[in-house]
Amino acid sequence: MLKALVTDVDGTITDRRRRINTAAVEAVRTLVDAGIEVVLASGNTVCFMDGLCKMVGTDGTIIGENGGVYRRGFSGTLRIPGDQKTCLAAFEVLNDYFAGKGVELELFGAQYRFADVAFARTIDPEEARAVIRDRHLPVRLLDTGFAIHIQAPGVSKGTALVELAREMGLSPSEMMAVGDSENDIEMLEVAGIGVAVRNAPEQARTAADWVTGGAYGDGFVEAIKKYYPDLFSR
Ligand SMILES: O=C(O)COP(=O)(O)O
Ligand SMILES: [Mg+2]
Repeated sequence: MLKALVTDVDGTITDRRRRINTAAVEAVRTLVDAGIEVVLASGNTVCFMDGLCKMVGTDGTIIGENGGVYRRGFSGTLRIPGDQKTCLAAFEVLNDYFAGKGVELELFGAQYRFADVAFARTIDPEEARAVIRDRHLPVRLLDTGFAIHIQAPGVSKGTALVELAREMGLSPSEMMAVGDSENDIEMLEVAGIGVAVRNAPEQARTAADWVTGGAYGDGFVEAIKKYYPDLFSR
């Protein structure tokens, strides 16, 4: 049996407007009560994830900032494989570029971030990617559908999943990962089972072993029932 579930948050256990899907919360609680470890993996900040873990009912094991940070349990050591300095330097270049076009970039949660930089989707990510390419900036741009993130190369939810699995004494092959976006691709590839919910873009669906019929949180619940049938057989 898959010993752990690693799930994305926005777009996977929420709806399109980011409201949590209550059936998805119930499904997570069923897994937790059955002794399955549940890891929440998001582009969001540690403090946001901590509140979410408490209210959903997980043990506080998280991957945050798209793999820039991760931690085992609420009291575990916060690991920071990300490189915020590099991300901030790239952000300054993008900020200047878009300011020159009269667009101000709106940072998200800057004071709460340890590893990456996130900002509002008020620009075309492809245009930002072109700037990164042209200026040879050593970063990646991730569009999660909810925010745009700047990440250091070699850092992803997938790399964090591998490191976290080691800390948990598990193999990534014993884990199932569920996601909805390009920031989930690496973790879908590295997990034993990778599931994309229906609303995921083509690239993320291709990276997955299975794509749900339903979208957003409904797809998530469908995936949990498919891969943990014994827990939902009543
Ligand atoms: O923070 C975001 O941009 C989206 O977060 P997610 O990884 O939970 O979808
Ligand atoms: Mg998502």
